[in-house]
Amino acid sequence: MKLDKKDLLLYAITDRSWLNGMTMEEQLKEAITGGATIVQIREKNMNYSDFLEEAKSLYKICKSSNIPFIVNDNIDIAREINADGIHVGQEDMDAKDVRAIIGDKMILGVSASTVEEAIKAEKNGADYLGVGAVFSTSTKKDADSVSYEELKKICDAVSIPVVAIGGITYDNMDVLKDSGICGISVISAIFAQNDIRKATENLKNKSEKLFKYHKMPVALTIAGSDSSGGAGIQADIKTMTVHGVFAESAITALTAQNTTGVMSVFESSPEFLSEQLDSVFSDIYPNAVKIGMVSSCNLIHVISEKLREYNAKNIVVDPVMISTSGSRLIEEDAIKTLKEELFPLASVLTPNIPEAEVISGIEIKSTEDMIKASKIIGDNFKCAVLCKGGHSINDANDLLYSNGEFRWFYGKRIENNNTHGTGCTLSSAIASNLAKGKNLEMSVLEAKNYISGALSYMLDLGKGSGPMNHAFSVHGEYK
Ligand SMILES: Nc1ncnc2c1ncn2[C@@H]1O[C@H](COP(=O)(O)OP(=O)(O)O)[C@@H](O)[C@H]1O
Ligand SMILES: Cc1ncc(COP(=O)(O)O)c(N)n1
Ligand SMILES: [Mg+2]
Repeated sequence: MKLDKKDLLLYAITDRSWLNGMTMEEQLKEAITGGATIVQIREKNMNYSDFLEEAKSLYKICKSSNIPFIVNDNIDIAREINADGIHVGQEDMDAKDVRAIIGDKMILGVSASTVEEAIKAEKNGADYLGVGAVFSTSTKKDADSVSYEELKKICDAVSIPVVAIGGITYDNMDVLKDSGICGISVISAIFAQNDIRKATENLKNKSEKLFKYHKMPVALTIAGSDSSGGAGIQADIKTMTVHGVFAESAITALTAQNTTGVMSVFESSPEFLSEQLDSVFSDIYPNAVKIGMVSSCNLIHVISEKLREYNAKNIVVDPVMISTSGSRLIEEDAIKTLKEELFPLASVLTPNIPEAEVISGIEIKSTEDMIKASKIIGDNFKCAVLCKGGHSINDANDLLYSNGEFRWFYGKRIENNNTHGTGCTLSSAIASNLAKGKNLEMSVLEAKNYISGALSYMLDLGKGSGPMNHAFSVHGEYK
């Protein structure tokens, strides 16, 4: 079963301590009629066969109402009844091991109370996170407490949905409104109430008002448009979108271009580029910025001025000079301005080998030369450098030079001549990952995996060096 964000609006977790004369089944039916959107069975002190019986019987009720049914902790029970999902805490089994056992189909929920735990859980294959305790709770007294700021940071750092948990009541839930959560998870706010149905209805109505709006990380691309859609702004927007990042754009130039070459370029005026940047930064502030084709000095002035004015963060500069098809995309004197004004603002620069030669002033014929050139560039401009190996003769290995250290990102060369837009796509993937709060190394590592996946799809369009399938991971069914 695939989890939808909306399923997490009101997450009911069972607890026998509140039975109050009713059976668990009766209580659950009331909660579902009241509007619970997902249910978890949580039994801490029950023997296997009783747990199994109860799980079977509660699952039946959820199934008949089409509500996802999750089993807490007990992977054997979850598998035996073929539940919709399993939820594990930090003290329980490692999420990675659970995912390996349950396979891709079953929903995996993981508890987290820090950004690090949250990022790790997402990486290990969690479908959603339960983050808490956001208030002090009577159910789990030893739970780590999570401040509103930490909750917000977690929601920003991951792209899987988050539900808040711990001590949430009808009266205190309002303060969670803008944290980025998709809903709330409760036990006593439902099951300890005299009128379970009414209490659930009230929580559901309020959740619908508070959590129907969602935030997401934002990245801005400042680049040229490629009419053929494989590189430039178009590649950037596709890449950011499939990374779960909202893409904004400021266009430096329109190109009439296809897989065989660039027919003509119509540059944006500096004034108009400036207006685009003002519009973007003053409203939806980006968490990361990617800069691609910028062909002239005046446009570079505008960009560096605006990036400083708005204190832009996580700036990925792809020093685009010549397209894969061989067309020049920057004026000669603009290279000097690029070095003087943009490179010092970059968090990371992503030259390919020919670009690294121009910037460093040395020839690159070997991996040793890549190391030398990256060091010259990084030390000169005081930024990290990713020297891409797409143009090398051997494998497609990229070298990161950051904070005085080198790290290789290895990639098998894929026998595919359709590499139009690889540079644009890689830098946008890095910017997307930075926008999500990942560190530079992780951002590069995941971007490298993404570009290898997009190339491996072996899309074949156009008469020249064609584009990649940016959405290979989304549209796998068309493979
Ligand atoms: N044939 C290939 N197989 C695997 N990876 C590739 C291939 N060509 C390019 N890449 C990767 O694509 C990214 C873009 O690299 P490159 O082609 O060197 O940049 P640019 O597009 O700016 O010229 C790098 O991560 C590089 O290693
Ligand atoms: C508008 C525009 N920007 C950049 C590139 C570079 O393409 P590549 O990523 O293949 O180097 C391009 N061909 N067109
Ligand atoms: Mg390329």
